[in-house]
Amino acid sequence: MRTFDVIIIGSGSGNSLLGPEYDALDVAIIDGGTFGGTCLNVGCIPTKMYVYPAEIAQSARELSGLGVSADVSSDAVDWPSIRDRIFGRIDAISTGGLAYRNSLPRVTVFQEYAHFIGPKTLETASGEQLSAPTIILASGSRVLVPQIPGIDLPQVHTSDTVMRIPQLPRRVVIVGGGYIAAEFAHVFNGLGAEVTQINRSSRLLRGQDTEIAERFQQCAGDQWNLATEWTPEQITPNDDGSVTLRSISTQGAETREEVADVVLMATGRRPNSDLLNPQAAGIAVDPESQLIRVDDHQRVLGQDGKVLEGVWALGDVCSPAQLKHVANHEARVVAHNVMHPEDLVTSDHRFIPAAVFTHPEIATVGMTEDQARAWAQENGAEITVKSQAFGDVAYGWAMADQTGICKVVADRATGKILGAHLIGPHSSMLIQPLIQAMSFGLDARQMARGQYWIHPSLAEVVENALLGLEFD
Ligand SMILES: Cc1cc2nc3c(=O)[nH]c(=O)nc-3n(C[C@H](O)[C@H](O)[C@H](O)COP(=O)(O)OP(=O)(O)OC[C@H]3O[C@@H](n4cnc5c(N)ncnc54)[C@H](O)[C@@H]3O)c2cc1C
Ligand SMILES: NC(=O)c1ccc[n+]([C@@H]2O[C@H](COP(=O)([O-])OP(=O)(O)OC[C@H]3O[C@@H](n4cnc5c(N)ncnc54)[C@H](O)[C@@H]3O)[C@@H](O)[C@H]2O)c1
Repeated sequence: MRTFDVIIIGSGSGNSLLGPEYDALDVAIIDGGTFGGTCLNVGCIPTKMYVYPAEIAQSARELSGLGVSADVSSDAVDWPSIRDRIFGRIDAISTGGLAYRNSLPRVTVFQEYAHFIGPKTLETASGEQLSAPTIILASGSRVLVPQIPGIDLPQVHTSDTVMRIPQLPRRVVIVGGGYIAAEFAHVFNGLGAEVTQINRSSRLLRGQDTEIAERFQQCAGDQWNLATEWTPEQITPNDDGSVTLRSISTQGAETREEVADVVLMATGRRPNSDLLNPQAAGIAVDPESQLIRVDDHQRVLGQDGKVLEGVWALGDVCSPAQLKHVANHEARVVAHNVMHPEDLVTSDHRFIPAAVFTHPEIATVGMTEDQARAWAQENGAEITVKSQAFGDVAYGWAMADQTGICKVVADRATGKILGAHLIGPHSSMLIQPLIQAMSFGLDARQMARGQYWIHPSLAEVVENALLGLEFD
């Protein structure tokens, strides 16, 4: 049995825990996958490195309304060079990060999976037993795909593999209606492939504010083939190297078939809690979500609901948000709390924002309008809502934007901002001052008139949304 001061399972957000305070400790980092985890290797970073050229190509196609013409066909897209630029950068960061950790005298990296065999005791895949008084679970989540016939065909991909394919496929079928499906539909469509998105329910991006989701669905249907209320049931290979995906209508009466060169299954992710054999360590796992249960300080809870001293968790393995900025925040909380048990800090999950890097971009924070109405009813409050069109502010005219809106939801009596939801160019950046206002308790009236808004920047859409709210 080898003993350490701290064992970290997972080299994604787990790897960022080790600040100078940990220099004097013997630390083991265990990761059976690619060093650096999901965001770096197969998640946020490579997807956005694909989104950026796709966004430019798609925007170029839409220039005619501005009196400029640009012909960006799929022939103009050099997929291998885009791919190699992305992974030339990312793979080097992963190998460099691993080499750096291996160079540290008090850090030991185990490149294999591990599971608990008892409280505070782990066994690696090669059979080595490890223990430590402090164990940090940062083992993330993994892709979930339906086990339909043909799912193992080489033409069928997930987000883990599709970014490394050799060429831009001519026809791509994307299954799913969440963030991953939306972003890859934009990537492949923007780069010139023929995209068909198949979704089981009637709505895309179901967690979003209804008005935003409906607008996005309209934009998606304008850009690529969109088929809602169809469930895939079989994928079969064709002689020419393509595959046929057969789907059945949600009512079960009809079938449809799509021929594709690549099928991307974007059907969700599940926490990697099961791989840890958590029962052996008495760790509580939520039976529905399969998330490891933690308290507000990221301390792991035991099956009796009490804190398991010395066991911590962060990120996708315990957090329903499945977002990197949440995993990073929780990693900072754990990094502090492990070293300062007498001064525990709390994770702040009040206003978790998210952006979907589609065309147009979407960004969201706080309550949707429907949630705010339900909240108001329960609490005897009233809300005020303003949806300000991008096309009604000066920079929106310059862009000839016809779809963007900035929607702000606030408490009518207090001016407190309850939620903000944007669709349109640069939404992921435009939302940041609204996140800031919510986080620091700045009310909508103060925010609108207590500062200058640069004219004629697109940020005026936020100012005007705030000014359009009605207060008692
Ligand atoms: C395609 C895609 C795009 C995304 N885009 C965004 C985005 O734009 N913005 C955003 O905020 N989020 C995005 N996300 C989500 C984001 O990537 C995750 O929320 C985040 O990476 C989770 O970090 P983590 O540290 O919890 O886990 P991970 O980074 O997944 O790290 C977990 C590590 O643990 C290892 N591991 C698992 N089990 C074991 C075990 N038993 N033993 C040893 N090692 C183990 C795994 O190999 C993995 O390397 C995206 C995700 C995907 C898939
Ligand atoms: N920009 C971002 O922040 C970003 C980008 C990508 C991913 N992510 C994170 O990654 C997570 C996973 O993304 P995702 O899009 O895979 O998951 P998701 O849960 O958002 O969407 C999954 C989709 O697959 C469908 N689905 C599930 N099972 C199915 C089946 N058997 N047949 C047909 N359809 C099925 C669901 O109806 C849903 O539309 C997200 O929760 C998100 O937090 C974030």
